[in-house]
Amino acid sequence: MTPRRLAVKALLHQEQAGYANLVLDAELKKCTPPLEGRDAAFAARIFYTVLEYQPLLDFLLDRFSKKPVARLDAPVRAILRAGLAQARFMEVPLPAAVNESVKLTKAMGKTSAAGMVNAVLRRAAVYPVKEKDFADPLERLQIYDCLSRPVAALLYQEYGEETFDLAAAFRNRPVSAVRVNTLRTTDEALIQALQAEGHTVRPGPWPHALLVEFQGSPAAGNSFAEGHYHVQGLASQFAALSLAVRPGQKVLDLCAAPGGKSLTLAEEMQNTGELISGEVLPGRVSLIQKAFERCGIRCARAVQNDATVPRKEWGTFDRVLCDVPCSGLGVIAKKPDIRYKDLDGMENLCAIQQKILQNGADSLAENGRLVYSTCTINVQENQKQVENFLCDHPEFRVVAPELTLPGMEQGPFGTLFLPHKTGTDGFFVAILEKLST
Ligand SMILES: C[S@@+](CC[C@H](N)C(=O)[O-])C[C@H]1O[C@@H](n2cnc3c(N)ncnc32)[C@H](O)[C@@H]1O
Repeated sequence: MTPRRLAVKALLHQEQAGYANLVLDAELKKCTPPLEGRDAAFAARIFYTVLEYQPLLDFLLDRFSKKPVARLDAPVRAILRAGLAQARFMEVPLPAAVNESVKLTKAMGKTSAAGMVNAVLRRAAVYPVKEKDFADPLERLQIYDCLSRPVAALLYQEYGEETFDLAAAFRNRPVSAVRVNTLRTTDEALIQALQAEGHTVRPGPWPHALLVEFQGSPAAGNSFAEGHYHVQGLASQFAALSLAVRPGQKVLDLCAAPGGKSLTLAEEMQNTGELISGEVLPGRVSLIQKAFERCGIRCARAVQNDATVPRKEWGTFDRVLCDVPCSGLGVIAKKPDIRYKDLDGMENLCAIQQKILQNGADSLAENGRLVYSTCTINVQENQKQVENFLCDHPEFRVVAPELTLPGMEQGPFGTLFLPHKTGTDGFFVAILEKLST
């Protein structure tokens, strides 16, 4: 199996729906003999580049294909998309991208389409397209910036012309950040260990945060296996650190899987006190447990729990984190599927978020601190949620964060991270303190 053929197989599989990472993993696992590291990485790059640019690829292919792309034979469509993605967005030389696509067309039993694949790819690969070609902003966001109509409309309604900068930032993955496990190592020792493993490391904006350019998978190295760090973006670290936990406190993390923020909290608590890390999906509770085991966390327990339902028997907590499920519009750069969300069920999602916030607030002790956070930039799920909550809860107030990051925007209802301004994931963090009555 060649990497190009595997990528096309995964694209065909993806057309039947499914999460992109799971689809790709399934195809890689089915492959015998398995693809070697570099070949697997090349297949993955083709697959994700097509997903990321599909509306623009189809727009270009439609200009030169007699039949609309949507009506082409599925394997031919996938080969065209993969070939064009290589030529336009992966710096594969045009002759190689075209010749390999033609070979693949024949190998997949579609010989009669080989001439068409050759001709269409050669022309589509060099056709000049610019954002200014799209006069209508929503059309530009849909085709040039590759967002679904609902995502484009929602962002344009909330951010206007700034949406184009946002969309451009969705093309750049933020630099990887890691959180040093201070229970096991120090910043200096981890920097040396990661460098010895071949990665490029520099200090982050605050203690125990490092910025890393990984060579290969982080999980393959000893430092990771021995629990000396976990991968956690800066905005996500900011959310966990905003809770300002102290050793010995009683802390509740209501939506904890896969466990990144719980790890940071337990480390800040110096493995003392009590941390309950809840998660509604049983399969994801085990992810938290594994993370705790790897990092030597003993002060925390992972439990299956629905955060919308009160758990009076747990009593009250000094700190509560509500890192609620959300539309994920801040992490499009990492998860291309989110570009194409239909955003159905937004009302229901907002209702769940409000219930979790309410439940978290009920579990908070007087003078305690609660953090409400999301990885979206949708005002409805962020500032509006906090505003609605405050209307019914005069005993709470929003407090300014102790940490800062260049570009973050502090508003009356919380802190917003916009990727084109902060270079991080899009994120929202509101710190709420409960006053004594
Ligand atoms: C944004 S993620 C949490 C990320 C996590 N805090 C971290 O830093 O690794 C939201 C999580 O909430 C879970 N979730 C969704 N609905 C929930 C509910 N009603 N109760 C508890 N967890 C829920 C999701 O399955 C998902 O794992």
